[in-house]
Parts: sequence; structure tokens; C-alpha cells
Amino acid sequence: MIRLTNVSKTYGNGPTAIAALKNIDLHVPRGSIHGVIGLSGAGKSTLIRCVNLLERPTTGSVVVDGQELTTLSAAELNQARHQIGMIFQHFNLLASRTVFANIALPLELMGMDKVEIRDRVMPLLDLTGLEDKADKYPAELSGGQKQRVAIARALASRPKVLLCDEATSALDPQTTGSILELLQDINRKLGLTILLITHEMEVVKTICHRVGLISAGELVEEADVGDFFTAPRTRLGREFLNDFLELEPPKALVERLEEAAGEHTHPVVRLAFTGDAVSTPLVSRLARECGVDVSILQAKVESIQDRTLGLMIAELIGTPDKTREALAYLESHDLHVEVLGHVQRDA
Ligand SMILES: Nc1ncnc2c1ncn2[C@@H]1O[C@H](COP(=O)(O)OP(=O)(O)OP(=O)(O)O)[C@@H](O)[C@H]1O
Repeated sequence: MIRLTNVSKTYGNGPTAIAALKNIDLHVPRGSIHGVIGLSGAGKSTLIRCVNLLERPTTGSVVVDGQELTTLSAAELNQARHQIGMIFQHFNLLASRTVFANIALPLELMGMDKVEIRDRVMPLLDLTGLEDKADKYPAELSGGQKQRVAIARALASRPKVLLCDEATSALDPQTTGSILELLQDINRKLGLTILLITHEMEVVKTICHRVGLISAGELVEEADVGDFFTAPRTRLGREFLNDFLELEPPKALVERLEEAAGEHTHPVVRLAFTGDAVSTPLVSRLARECGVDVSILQAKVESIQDRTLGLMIAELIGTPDKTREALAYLESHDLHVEVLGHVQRDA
């Protein structure tokens, strides 16, 4: 539904030019919810604004619903944008218009008559839970309600794609939850394709099917959400995950970690396991079958959509041969094992 090919965006010229996007390839299939996560300044906003050409890529192709947007005339682009709704962090509602009139605005601009507009807007008020707010003004609404109005407005032209630019970043966690539920509901009921950018792992975890990680203008990693939360492939991905899970080895231990194994060291590992492995009595088996003691430093079980994910940071205590055997045993049982470092046994 959305396909960016080799998209680059450079702001300015010469020595002060900023390469905000570098050779981005992105594919969002019809009906899916795709998240792009990254740190501040990574290029998220630029990326999402390139999809409806609010920002024109310096090079590359932008195809939405089979139509190449970069070669369209202004009038054609205007038409194509009816297929692409967008919502923003700060809602961007018109303060002087009621809720109804805000939602109706894009339809007025399309030249629809009053009866048609009413027929479109009323079901959208229902869908977004704003039945009793039609005559209120934005100043009379909470942040969550304002975002609902913005969602209804974005849906008014019956788009096939919804772009969400940090749509929940200005909201408290509970309101964030209810807006994410609404987006998921819309995705399911209307089959709408959603591309969202965020710096919050919670958003990705809650509603995305796939996630891309953007860093310094490059998409450095892309994965199904379950895979990303189990085993991110990049260091940045692991940092995002560890921050989110608050699962780091104790500081005192980190200071003692050495990169290389020595004669008197034992490994500190981060284990991630899903599915059946979650319920396997792993620790006792390691002791029994490999002769290695396991000292658990941290552990938690997380639900990532329909998967259960177990995470543990542990020291494997035994001779080098035995701990090597234990690592091989873990890997052969479908666990994702990352050796964080090694600590001296007697330290
Ligand atoms: N209009 C602009 N002119 C010049 N540089 C810009 C412009 N917009 C963005 N940039 C630069 O491009 C880079 C990417 O910015 P962008 O806003 O896309 O990042 P972001 O990931 O959305 O960040 P944030 O989460 O802080 O909004 C940054 O270095 C930023 O300073």
C-alpha cells in the first residue's frame, strides 16, 4: 500500500546541508500497522511527511496505493491526498470551529453538500466516541478527545492510509491506551493501513505488526514486532528494548564485565525466550543436565500482543567447558542468548 524506494531527503545546500533521510526503502502492506521508531532527530517526522509529500524527497520514489506521487501535478497530488489521512502530536484543530465543523472541513474543501457531509460526519462521531461532543469547541475537550476529533477528521475523506506523527506523545499513558485502541479498531473495521512514527516502545508493542528502526536518517533494522521484542539485531534496537523493559544488569556488575572470557571468568547472559520455552523449567535443567549453576540477576515475563516473552539476565557459574556446553544447550532450545560479558569468579 505504501512503498518508498531509495528515498533521500537533504535540507539545505552546501556545507550546512543536513541529510535527514538516506536511501530509505520501506514497504507497508495493505491493512497492516507499521511503526517507525527512533531517537529525536533521527528523521522520523521527515520520513512520514515524505509519504504524503508534505516534505518532498530530494530523490527516490513514493508510491501509495499503486500511484507514484512524486511525478503528480499539484491538482493530482491534492486528489491523491484524499487517500492519505494524517494526525499529529498537537492535533492541529481549528479553535474557532466546533467538533462537527472540524471533522467536516476536508469535506467542505472537497465541495460536498451539507446533507452528504452530515451523513459522513455522524458515523465518524460514533466511531470515535464523540457522539455527545459535536457542538463543543476544541478548548472544551481533553487531549484524548481532541485526538479523536483529529482522527475523525482524517477519516472523513475515506482514506486508505492513515499517517500518525507521534499521535500519542502529548497524552498521558491511560489516554494513550484508549487512542491506540481506537486506531486498532479502525484498522480492523475499515481495513485501514496505518504508518506511525513514535519514540515510544509501548506504542509499537501495543498495536504495530511490524517495526522499523531509524537512526541518523537510515532504516537500520526492520522486523515483526514479536521478533523485535525478542531479539533486536542492532545495538540501538537492544538499547530501546532494554530501556523499555528496564532490564539491565546491576550497575556494580556492569562495571566488572570484561569482554573476553578468561580462565577464571564466567559468562553473564541475557536470555529471551518465547512460546513453549517460557514454561520450561530451564534453570533446574541447566543445573541437572549441564552441571552449571544459574544465578538469576533479573527476570520478567512480558506479553507482547499474542506472544509471551520471558527475559532473564543471569550468571552461569561453572567451568569454562561446562558453561560453553550450557550456552549451546540454551541455543538448541530456541532461546535467544546474548553474552553480555564475563566476570571474574572470585571478584
Ligand atoms: N525544515 C527543516 N530544515 C532543516 N533541517 C531540518 C528540517 N526539518 C528537520 N530537519 C533536520 O533533519 C533531521 C531529522 O529531523 P526530523 O524532525 O525528521 O527527526 P525526528 O526523528 O522526527 O525528531 P523528533 O522526534 O525530535 O521530532 C534533524 O537533524 C533536523 O534538525
